[in-house]
Amino acid sequence: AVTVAGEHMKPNIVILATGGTIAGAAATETQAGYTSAEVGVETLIKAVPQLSELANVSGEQVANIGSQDMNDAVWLQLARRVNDRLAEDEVDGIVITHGTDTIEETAYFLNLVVNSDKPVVMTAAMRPATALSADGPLNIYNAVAVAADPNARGRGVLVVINDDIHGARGMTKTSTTDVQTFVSAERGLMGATLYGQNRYYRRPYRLHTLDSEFSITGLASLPRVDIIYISAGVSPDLIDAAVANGAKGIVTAGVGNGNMTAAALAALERARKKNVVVVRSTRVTSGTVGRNIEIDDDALGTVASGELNPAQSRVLLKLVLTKTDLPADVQAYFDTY
Ligand SMILES: NC(=O)C[C@H](N)C(=O)O
Repeated sequence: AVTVAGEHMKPNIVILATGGTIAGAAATETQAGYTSAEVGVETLIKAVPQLSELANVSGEQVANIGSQDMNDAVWLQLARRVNDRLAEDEVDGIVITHGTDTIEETAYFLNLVVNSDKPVVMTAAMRPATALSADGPLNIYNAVAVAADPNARGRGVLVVINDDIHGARGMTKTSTTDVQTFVSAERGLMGATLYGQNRYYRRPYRLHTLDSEFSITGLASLPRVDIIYISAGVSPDLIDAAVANGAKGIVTAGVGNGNMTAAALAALERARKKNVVVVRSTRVTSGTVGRNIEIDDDALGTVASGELNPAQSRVLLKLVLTKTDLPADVQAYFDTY
């Protein structure tokens, strides 16, 4: 093997690919319709030869799915690969390519169960790899630039997309099709990046990675948690059906400050009698859900999600349920993670 001068100095970054539009393909450069998760990790890496300026990059295909099909099994498999690869001394950081639809869920899940402070950087794209002005290649370049940066260590799982560096917690997709779709509404961006120039604005304000007490060691599955979307006149029997079908937790995407109809509240009381844990989140895109504001959480035994949206609340509740189902303890986790 020929050693290129300086190569041993460059960080070693592993790209774990899971699919998504970043690996998507269409028949032409200009059509709106496409299929996600069509191309493999080697093709993604070859599309960005400039990566060799930043790092020694290798790839591994963990899954190849549209992230709308992401599930507990792939989360557990992916988290195990991340932890195994980061345990290798020679691996300096991980980049994960993923779909945008559920990246906020996977990022937060990993943020809670990765046990390393080495950078874990997720990225994605809104346009398929074959599109005119595809956004994937630059996003991969930027993600590798952040993963290779020692200053990215200890900031929890990051999501680098469209020149922004998001913390895993609190970031969300806001546009179905715009390239600028991700927003960190309540606490702002973790940083920004421009062709390898990285700037960091803050550190995570909640426990993550090395400080997290959640672990996937020995976990074969995760408990079922269902999200119930609240609207005027929501059918309360959706809540009863979730309980009847084995949900151990329910997250409500409530109106306003986690509010809901009297009939939905009555259904949640029935769920509580069966010891199902209930977390009140909101369908509103910013702001927080606090305890005992219009709904008496103390009396009902419900938990307020704080800043976590319904999808991220579901992720946290799945992991919390591996530890406790006591509402006060669940609330403490929601106040700390
Ligand atoms: N832009 C995207 O990646 C959307 C795609 N459906 C996915 O999440 O896999």
